[in-house]
Amino acid sequence: MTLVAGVDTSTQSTKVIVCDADTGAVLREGRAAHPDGTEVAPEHWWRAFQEATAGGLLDGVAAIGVGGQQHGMVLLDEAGNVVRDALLWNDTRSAGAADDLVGELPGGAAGWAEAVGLVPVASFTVTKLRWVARHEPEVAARAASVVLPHDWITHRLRADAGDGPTTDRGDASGTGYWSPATGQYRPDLVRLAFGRDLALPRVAGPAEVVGETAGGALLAPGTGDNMAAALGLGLRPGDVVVSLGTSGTVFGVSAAPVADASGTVAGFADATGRHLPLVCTLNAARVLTAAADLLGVPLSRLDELALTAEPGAGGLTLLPYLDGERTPNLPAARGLLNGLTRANAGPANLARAAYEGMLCGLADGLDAVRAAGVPVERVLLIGGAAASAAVRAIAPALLGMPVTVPDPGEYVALGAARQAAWALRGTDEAPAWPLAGAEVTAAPAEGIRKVYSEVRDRAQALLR
Ligand SMILES: Nc1ncnc2c1ncn2[C@@H]1O[C@H](COP(=O)(O)OP(=O)(O)O)[C@@H](O)[C@H]1O
Ligand SMILES: O=C(CO)[C@@H](O)[C@H](O)COP(=O)(O)O
Repeated sequence: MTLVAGVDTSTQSTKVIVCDADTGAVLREGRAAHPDGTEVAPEHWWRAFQEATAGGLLDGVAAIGVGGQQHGMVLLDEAGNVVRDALLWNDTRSAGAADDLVGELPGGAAGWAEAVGLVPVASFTVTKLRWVARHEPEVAARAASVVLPHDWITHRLRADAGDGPTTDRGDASGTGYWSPATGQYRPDLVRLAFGRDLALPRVAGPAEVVGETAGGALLAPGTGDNMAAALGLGLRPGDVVVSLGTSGTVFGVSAAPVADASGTVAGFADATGRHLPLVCTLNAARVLTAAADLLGVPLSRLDELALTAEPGAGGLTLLPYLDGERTPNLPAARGLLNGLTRANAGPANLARAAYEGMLCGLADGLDAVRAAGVPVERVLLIGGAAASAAVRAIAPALLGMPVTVPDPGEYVALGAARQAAWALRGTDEAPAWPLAGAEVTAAPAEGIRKVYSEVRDRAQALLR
């Protein structure tokens, strides 16, 4: 049997799976946690990779692919050493830099959407470059190149440095200085943000072999975690994914590039040559852990509590912007609980409000993706919080349609493994791997979404 491995180096942890290259059947798994925080030394990701693969997990593996959290800025010096901790996608300090950059490009938001398929917000790499240039000039002076988390891990896995780090079109499309429409970098936008040029990783083809590990395994190009999930799920036009990890994301595939000047939908590329319009919130699974901590219960009990409450949580509405928010673009916002009375003040309603608030944000994302022209025929629910019974019960009602929950799995790592199998075989298409899952339905709950959007709109002054 030929073995391939897929790595998911995401916000909270590294997960590695080893699969049968022909069927995608998962044979071995490992994982290790990352430190908390929105700036992290990349060395921690490497240590987590080593811990996750300890004990011979990768023995006999013929090819490896790496999926990684998008947008994180890893600045390297001339020798390829990291010059500062990576600023992650959920670090909001560059919100002001984002506003400045929008104002500085002719055409503003529309100009950016046309140039690179997205409008700068704090998450995107280009805004982090501006922040470092303005706030840490001595660090900026040492930087010779900039790469993304998956580029850095992939390069670190290589036995020889070759002609330097590589990236792929999926992850490159989240930088803000690569155009999904033309497939070219925009070095002028790096200069606009950073004040000078930086070396950028070569954009490898979708199934290119970019190197070899010391153990002799071939390295696939890797990609961003959402693009890897799309590959792991074998996403087809009409499929839309709702992923509930650290971030909440909603995305589907499209043949043509998407440029949304409102900035709500980011017009990313996928890992196969298509496009992956995507909406991202900063607050998803960790809204539930925060609610569980608040109530002093484990997540399993939070689920039970939420399912004992009536839909609408007795009138409690949570705007779940605990870490600030990206969609809507409210980086300085904080969470807000509205409608508290003596009658509804109880653990069950509070628990329910957390699930409903988180899912209403994703339901808004689904509307935005649909409005961008992405057909929505089937919704697939993945990510850590898709394991929650309450999420599965409430999601179809708030998303307004049946939801397919694929069998529990690490779909980012699976997609990275599928890319590895593709690179290994050198075929035109990625190998066809089966996907199993169940559909859950619930009556639409438009009333809850209406109340949520009224609270959200009325609270704008408090949230800015
Ligand atoms: N049964 C569950 N109910 C709710 N949340 C869960 C459950 N199982 C895992 N999670 C949450 O999923 C998150 C991890 O999801 P994951 O998709 O791996 O995140 P990331 O890729 O961003 O690191 C954690 O915040 C964890 O608390
Ligand atoms: O910023 C985005 C997408 O634009 C996030 O989706 C990151 O890619 C991190 O993902 P997770 O760690 O939540 O999987």
